[in-house]
Amino acid sequence: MSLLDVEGLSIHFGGLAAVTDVSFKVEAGEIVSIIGPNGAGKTTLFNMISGLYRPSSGCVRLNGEKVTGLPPEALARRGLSRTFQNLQVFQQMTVLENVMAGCHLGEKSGWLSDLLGLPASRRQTRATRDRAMALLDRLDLARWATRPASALSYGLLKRLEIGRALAAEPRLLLLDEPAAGCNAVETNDIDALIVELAAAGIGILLVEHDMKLVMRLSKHILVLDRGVKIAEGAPEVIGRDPTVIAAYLGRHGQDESEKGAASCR
Ligand SMILES: Nc1ncnc2c1ncn2[C@@H]1O[C@H](COP(=O)(O)OP(=O)(O)OP(=O)(O)O)[C@@H](O)[C@H]1O
Repeated sequence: MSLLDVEGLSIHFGGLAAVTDVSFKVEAGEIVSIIGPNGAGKTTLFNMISGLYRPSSGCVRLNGEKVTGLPPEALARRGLSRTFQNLQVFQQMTVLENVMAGCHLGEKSGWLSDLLGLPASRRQTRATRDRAMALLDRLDLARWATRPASALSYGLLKRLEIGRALAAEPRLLLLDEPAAGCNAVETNDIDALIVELAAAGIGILLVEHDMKLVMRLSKHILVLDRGVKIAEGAPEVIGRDPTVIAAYLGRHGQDESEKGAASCR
C-alpha cells in the first residue's frame, strides 16, 4: 500500500481536457516531482489531489483510503498538506499565528472552540502555540514569531508557507513551486529543508520549474504535457528522454533552466 496512489485522474473544464488519465504513486520518505511546460496541468493535478477540484474521473488513495473529492480540511486530518504557487500566507497575522492556523487544520477542533474560550480549548491553544513555536525554531523563523508576516522577505514567506503546511503534521506534503522567486541562498535552504523532511519520512510531491533542484532532489519524475503523462522515471532517465526533450527540456525548457540557473548564481 502506497502513501499516495493516484489512478487515472482526469478533469475537463468545458471543452478543455486539463488533465487526462494520470496515474502515479508516492511512498513515505520519497520525493516525486511533476514537471512540464506552462499550462501542462501540474497545478490542476495538485488541486485535484488536495481536494480543491473534483476530478471528472479517477481515484486518489491516501494510505489505502479512497479520498477522492474530500475537502482540504478532511485531507489535512488524514495527513495531506500543501503549499500554493502564489503565497497563501495571512499577511496581517503574525508569523506564529500563521503557523498556529496550520496546526488547527490538522486538529478536530479549531478557531470556533478557541473563541468560546473553554478551559480545555485554552489548554489546547497553549499546546498549539508551543508546537508552532517549536516548528518555527526548526525552520529558523523563531525570531520573527511576533512580527506580522508582511515584515518577512519573499524567501522567508515561502519558508513560512511550508511551515504552516507542516504544522498540520502531514505524512504527505504537496509543494507547488517552493523555490519560485527565491534567490540562490533561499533556494539552497528550501532544497535542504525538503531533503530533511523526506529523511524524516514525509512523502513529498513537488511541482517546480527549477530543473536543477528537481534533478537533484527527485527519486522519480513525472512529465506532463497538455494534461497527459508523456514520461516518468528517474532523473537520469528523464533528462535523456527524447520525448521530454522535445516537449519540455528542448528550447523552451532549456531557456527556463538557464534562467533558473542564472538567478541562482
Ligand atoms: N478553474 C479552471 N477553469 C478553466 N480552466 C482551467 C482552470 N484551472 C486550470 N485551467 C486550465 O487548465 C490548464 C492547465 O493549467 P495548470 O495551471 O494546471 O498548468 P500548470 O502546468 O500548473 O502551468 P504553470 O506551470 O504555468 O503553473 C490550462 O490550460 C489552464 O488554463
